[in-house]
Amino acid sequence: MSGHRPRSQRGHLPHGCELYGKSVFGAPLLWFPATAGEQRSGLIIAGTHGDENAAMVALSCALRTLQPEHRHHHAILAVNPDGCQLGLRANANGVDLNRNFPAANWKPGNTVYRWNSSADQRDVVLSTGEKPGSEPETAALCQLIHTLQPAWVVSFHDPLGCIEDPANTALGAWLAQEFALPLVTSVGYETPGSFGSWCADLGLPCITAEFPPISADAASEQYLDAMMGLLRWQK
Ligand SMILES: C[C@H](N)C(=O)N[C@H](CCC(=O)O)C(=O)O
Ligand SMILES: N[C@H](CCC[C@H](N)C(=O)O)C(=O)O
Ligand SMILES: [Zn+2]
Repeated sequence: MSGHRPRSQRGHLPHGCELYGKSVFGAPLLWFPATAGEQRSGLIIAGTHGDENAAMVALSCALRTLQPEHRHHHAILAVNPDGCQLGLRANANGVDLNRNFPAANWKPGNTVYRWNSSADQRDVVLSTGEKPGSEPETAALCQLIHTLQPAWVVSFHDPLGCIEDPANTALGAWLAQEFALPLVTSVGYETPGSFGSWCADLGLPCITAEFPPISADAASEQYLDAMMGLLRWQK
């Protein structure tokens, strides 16, 4: 297919990833710059919660499948590499990174999340960090965004199964269509200190794409075309 590398060549990520910082454990924080595009690029991120790996794998598969000359946007596969290594939602300090961004609504103390999709309440406790942006992973991502000045950010999570686009953008509508997920303006609960809150403070459009509970294997099939379409998306 046009713009696709043959499957035999998809075992490795394309060359040219760059370092934007180090995690608590000293793991490299890596990003893949856009390699095409006359217009301002967007940024696609995954793996803020290290236990949500379906989107990370699907985005990696898309980066490995799309010919680099079609990649119009920047990508980060793992915002939280220590959480990925440990199978944790939090980073290595026990901080939920999506409650640690230096947004005006950041709250000190603890936050709670749902053990899994079967749990009927949010009762697993994590920290929001010592202060807003206290964690190396959040601080480095904010710095990278200040440098790159992306036109928009799409932030992948799971398992809520929706596209959250508070600003009702053309990209949000496109994502809902291509990923066949319902379009909403809010995930339906408060997320103080979240990435989306910080973006809103900056006036940076942020769409949160929540995969449904799906395996990485199934996501690499079901969402590969949509993920590649996002990497090459143009207005
Ligand atoms: C089920 C999962 N562990 C979870 O916590 N789900 C949501 C949030 C998911 C996310 O942050 O992407 C929750 O109920 O808080
Ligand atoms: N399931 C995610 C939702 C994020 C919502 C988004 N609007 C943001 O601000 O990052 C969470 O609980 O962290
Ligand atoms: Zn998440």
